[in-house]
Formats: sequence, C-alpha cells, structure tokens
Amino acid sequence: FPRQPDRVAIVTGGTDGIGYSTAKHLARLGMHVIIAGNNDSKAKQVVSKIKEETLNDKVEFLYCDLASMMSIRQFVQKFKMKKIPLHVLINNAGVMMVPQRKTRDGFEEHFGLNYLGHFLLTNLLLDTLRESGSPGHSARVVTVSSATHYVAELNMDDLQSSACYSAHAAYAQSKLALVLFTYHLQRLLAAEGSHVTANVVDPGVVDTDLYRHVFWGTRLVKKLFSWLLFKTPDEGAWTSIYAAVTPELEGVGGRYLYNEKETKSLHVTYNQKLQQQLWSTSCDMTGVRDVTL
Ligand SMILES: NC(=O)c1ccc[n+]([C@@H]2O[C@H](COP(=O)([O-])OP(=O)(O)OC[C@H]3O[C@@H](n4cnc5c(N)ncnc54)[C@H](O)[C@@H]3O)[C@@H](O)[C@H]2O)c1
Repeated sequence: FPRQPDRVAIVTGGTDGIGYSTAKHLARLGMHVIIAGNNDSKAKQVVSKIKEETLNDKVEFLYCDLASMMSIRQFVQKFKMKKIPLHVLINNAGVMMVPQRKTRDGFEEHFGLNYLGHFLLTNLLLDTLRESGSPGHSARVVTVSSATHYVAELNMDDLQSSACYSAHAAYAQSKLALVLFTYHLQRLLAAEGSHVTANVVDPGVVDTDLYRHVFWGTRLVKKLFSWLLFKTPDEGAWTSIYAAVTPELEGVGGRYLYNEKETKSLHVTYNQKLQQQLWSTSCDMTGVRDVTL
C-alpha cells in the first residue's frame, strides 16, 4: 500500500487483537494513529511497542469507553482540541457473548457498545471527516462487522434483547446493525456529495481474546481450533487496512468486504426502509440529529 504520511487515523480497540495489528500497520505506513480504548493499563506499553516497531512517533492513546456516551463525547472533545484532520476512522472495538449486562446508559452491552457506541462516535466525528476528505483523497469510515451477522435478526421491537437474552443472538444483532448503519451512512454521504466513504469488513475467524467468554471444553480444543482454523491478528487486520488505504477503493463506499473482496451481506441489510428505521431509532437513543433521506 502507498505510504500515508500527513494522514490521521483513529482505531477503536487498538490495544488488542485485530485493532492492535491494524494500528501497527497504519503506523508503519506513516499515519498519525490515535488508539481509542478503555484499556488504559495496557495503553502505555502498546504505544511504546508500536512506536518502536514502526519507527513512527505519531502514535498515541486517548481514553474512550464505548460503553459510555459521556466518555465518547469527552473523547471527541479531546480529539477536536488537537485541531488535526481525520482521514480514517476504524470502528473496530467490540465484545462478544458477554453475560447479560448493560452499558452506563442502560443499553444491552453488545448493542450499546459494539453498535450504538460506534454510531455515536462516527456521527460526532463526521464534520471533521467531511473537512478532511478531498477529491481523490476521500476520508474513510471502516467498520468491523462479522460473518455472525448472517445468522442474525434485528428485533426492532426489542433491540435490547430484554424479553429473551441469548449472548450469541445479541452479539450477532449488534454486528448486523453495523452493516445496516454502514449502508445508510454511505447513502447519506453520497447524497450530500461529501468526500467521505463508509465500508464494512468481516475480518474472518481470528485468534484473539474476543473468545474469552466462549466455552471450549478444554484448552487443547481451543488450541487445536486456533491452529487449524483461525487467522493471526495480522491476517485478521488485513481487510480493515485494505479498506482504509487501498487506492482501489478511492471514492468507493457501501461495500461489505471479506478477504479484500466485495461480498454480499445478508439480504435484509439492503432493505433501505430498515436502514432508515434503525438510523432514526439510534438517533433518538444517542441524541444525534436525524437526517431523513
Ligand atoms: N476475532 C474474531 O474471530 C472476530 C471475528 C469477526 C469479527 N470480529 C470483530 O473484530 C473486532 C475486534 O475484535 P478482536 O477479535 O480483536 O477482539 P479483542 O478482544 O482482542 O479486542 C477487542 C478490543 O475492543 C476493546 N473494547 C472492549 N470494550 C471496550 C469499551 N467499552 N470501550 C472501548 N474499547 C473496548 C478492547 O479493549 C479490545 O482492545 C470486534 O469488533 C469483533 O467483533 C472478530
């Protein structure tokens, strides 16, 4: 990929797993990388490691707890005080199959953190992204979903899964919501003619700590699965990096990417009425001003 000096990226959840590899490779391309995360005990060590490995000094950590709207707003405020552009936003952080619990704002954690947290973050950063994109050099929003979205249902009457909780269904729903969000965002951006694109990626099955709440039976089974089936975090980060910097995707948005190729997402994700309905509901939940297409 071409070097990216003078470009700025935010990577959520960049202290671990796929996010760490994404941040590291973007730094290697010369980008100014801001890791947005809630893991501040690890942050210093991670930032030093990336700086050392990439010889890029423009790597930093800014606290952002995606399970708290106040924390997201404070993060954006601190970022904007830097008065720097934003060319790439990677919505990567996530939790999977956690026991039933709520975010600070009372939303079911998968829906609230994985989806609504990124919905709010993106919307608060949109003006900066719009100002930073230019013809031939679009700013890019890259959102990490999952193949799990293929088995998901969006329950508009119970987005918080309160009637019947299944950790797997709640995770899958949050990942489906991220696909619908990306397609609607892309339509909004295209309609206003801004130089910002939005794509969504599936990293594949990757050996990270995301599986900490999954029951494997024994460690040996987990090891065997990892060895046979899982990608490494570097391999898992590749599609996010591709979506963030490849010249092939200049000006191109609204794609679901897997292994650097466009793939069809679940048929329901193309339902524009549902995209709009979820977007408007999310605006109500987060206090973002709604725009109807
Ligand atoms: N690992 C896989 O096989 C796989 C498959 C499909 C999709 N994904 C997606 O990839 C993304 C990255 O996952 P990973 O596999 O690297 O997992 P991981 O557990 O290694 O990393 C998740 C990151 O999210 C951060 N995070 C968690 N809660 C947060 C909060 N409240 N605020 C801010 N950050 C928070 C963590 O600190 C961590 O840095 C997730 O969105 C996940 O759903 C992963």
